[in-house]
Amino acid sequence: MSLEVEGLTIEIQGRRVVDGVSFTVPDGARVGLIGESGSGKSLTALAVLGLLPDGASASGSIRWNGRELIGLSDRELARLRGDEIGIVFQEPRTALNPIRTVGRQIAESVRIHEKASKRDAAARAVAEASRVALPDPERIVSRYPHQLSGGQRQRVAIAMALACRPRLLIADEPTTALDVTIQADILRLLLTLVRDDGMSLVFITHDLAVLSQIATHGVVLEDGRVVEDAPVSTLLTAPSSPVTRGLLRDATATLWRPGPGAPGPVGGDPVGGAA
Ligand SMILES: Nc1ncnc2c1ncn2[C@@H]1O[C@H](COP(=O)(O)OP(=O)(O)OP(=O)(O)O)[C@@H](O)[C@H]1O
Repeated sequence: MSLEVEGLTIEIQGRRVVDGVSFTVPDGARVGLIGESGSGKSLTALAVLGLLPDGASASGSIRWNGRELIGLSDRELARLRGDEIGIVFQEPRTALNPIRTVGRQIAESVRIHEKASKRDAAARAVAEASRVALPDPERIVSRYPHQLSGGQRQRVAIAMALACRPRLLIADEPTTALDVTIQADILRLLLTLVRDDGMSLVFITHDLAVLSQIATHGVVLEDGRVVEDAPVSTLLTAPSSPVTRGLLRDATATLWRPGPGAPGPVGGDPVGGAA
């Protein structure tokens, strides 16, 4: 199942904020959307999900598995999000309901996708919590979001996004709000889950070092336009645009803690040994 974005243009109140963006995510590929703040990364991802803010309009083409998504009804888009496309946002706190246990929230994601009984869904919630390596999954499911650490909350959000076993995961700066030491753990978890399931990934970041650890291909945006579209190894070693060269200078090579099987710093093997 591939994602093909062609000439995507997004206007908000007459202002063109995404301008003719095209890129492809082949089945099972891991593609990064990268650029400075305001370059149009999030809006591009939201357009794929049918979640553009009020007052925004999209034109061009977004094909998922050959099916045109622009113009689909809200109902069809909601079904697609529950069944085929998962999303993880930057701030897990906003993705989680503060007054529901995390187990119940994961169970609800299971039930959106499968017609499981409440009891089966509760059991699946424990399995899903274990899949994202939450400690003591049997007990953690009865906790509330505020009782978890930021990294644990993001693991819950990932469990919810993946409960429907999507074929495409869109992750919008999923590690940016976390402590640096936790960022690497969450990236490794995502990479492992995506690879194990053979999912396609669209990963949004402003950090080329982060991108190099999880994606094999990068689409560089500036002011709503694609300025470079290349394998990550090319972006790291022979960037062709000034924007990419700037991102390379800013890349936080120090993010990575050395250790057995740990991914290397910028310039190393793009996927490292992060499984
Ligand atoms: N709801 C909105 N109303 C008006 N303008 C918006 C809205 N959302 C985004 N924009 C504008 O659209 C442009 C692209 O925004 P977008 O959020 O896609 O950028 P981004 O690359 O994801 O940035 P960031 O890394 O800061 O999230 C920006 O100029 C932004 O100000």
